[in-house]
Amino acid sequence: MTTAVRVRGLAKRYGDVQAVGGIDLDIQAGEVFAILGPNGAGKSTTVEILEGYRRRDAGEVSVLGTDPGRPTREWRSRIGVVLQTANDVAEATVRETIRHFAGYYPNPADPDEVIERVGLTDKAGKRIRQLSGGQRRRMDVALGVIGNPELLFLDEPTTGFDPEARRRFWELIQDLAHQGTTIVLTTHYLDEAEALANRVAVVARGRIVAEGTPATLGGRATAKATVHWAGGSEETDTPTKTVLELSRRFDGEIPELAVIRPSLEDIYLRLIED
Ligand SMILES: Nc1ncnc2c1ncn2[C@@H]1O[C@H](COP(=O)(O)OP(=O)(O)OP(=O)(O)O)[C@@H](O)[C@H]1O
Repeated sequence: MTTAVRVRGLAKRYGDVQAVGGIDLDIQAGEVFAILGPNGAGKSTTVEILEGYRRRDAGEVSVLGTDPGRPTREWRSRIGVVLQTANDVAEATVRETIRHFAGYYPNPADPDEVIERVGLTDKAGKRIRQLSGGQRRRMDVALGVIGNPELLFLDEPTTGFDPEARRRFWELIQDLAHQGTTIVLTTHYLDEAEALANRVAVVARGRIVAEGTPATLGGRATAKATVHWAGGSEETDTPTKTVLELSRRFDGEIPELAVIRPSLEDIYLRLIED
């Protein structure tokens, strides 16, 4: 497996604020990797350093084999970026803008296909300033993928999306991942990380506090389950046994039965508290 992103001892300080305090990270080519963490944890700072938009104070960083502190044009064309804030090209239409940006890349995707994939086909002739907030965000995503990037950075990509647009966006990301695009995603939506990411890292106070698959992060897979039924509940390591006992007790169907494991959100909240 090829390593797409390799980070060792990354640090960045703004005045008195240690935004990033020693981060190590390996992201394999073809992976969807989510970076989670509370506001101010250092996610954007880390990602912007990887994108070549911010200088680091210390550490080693390699992104597609290049130090993003010394970006080249050729390297930039292999990377797609969707930033947190939309850039203002308000007077041009969606189609004009996408076509325009396609011209910057050596091997761009088909503009109309990209517009279709982000669900903006019926807005393609509209000026960008006439789009809603969520539609603007989809436009940002379109601009991030128009260059057919090998590596795509998405910083809180679905903020402001309605639920249907989020599902569409997830499908788009899954398609890109299946085609082999490496994706680095920051998000505050735990369900989004769970739906998309092969691996997640939780960042708190400038450090990685946990890393793993969404299913196993922070001991999730081995955490106790809670069995609920009409009239009671029990926390247990052996939920199957509990259900069997209850089934006997109720002589068949257990009323209001539910077996619940901690959600990724439960685990996340525990991790950032510590
Ligand atoms: N340009 C800057 N100048 C000074 N301080 C900054 C700057 N950018 C970020 N910071 C500070 O660095 C810390 C980390 O910020 P960063 O934006 O990396 O966090 P984040 O995890 O992306 O947060 P959010 O979830 O809110 O986007 C915060 O304390 C923030 O106030």
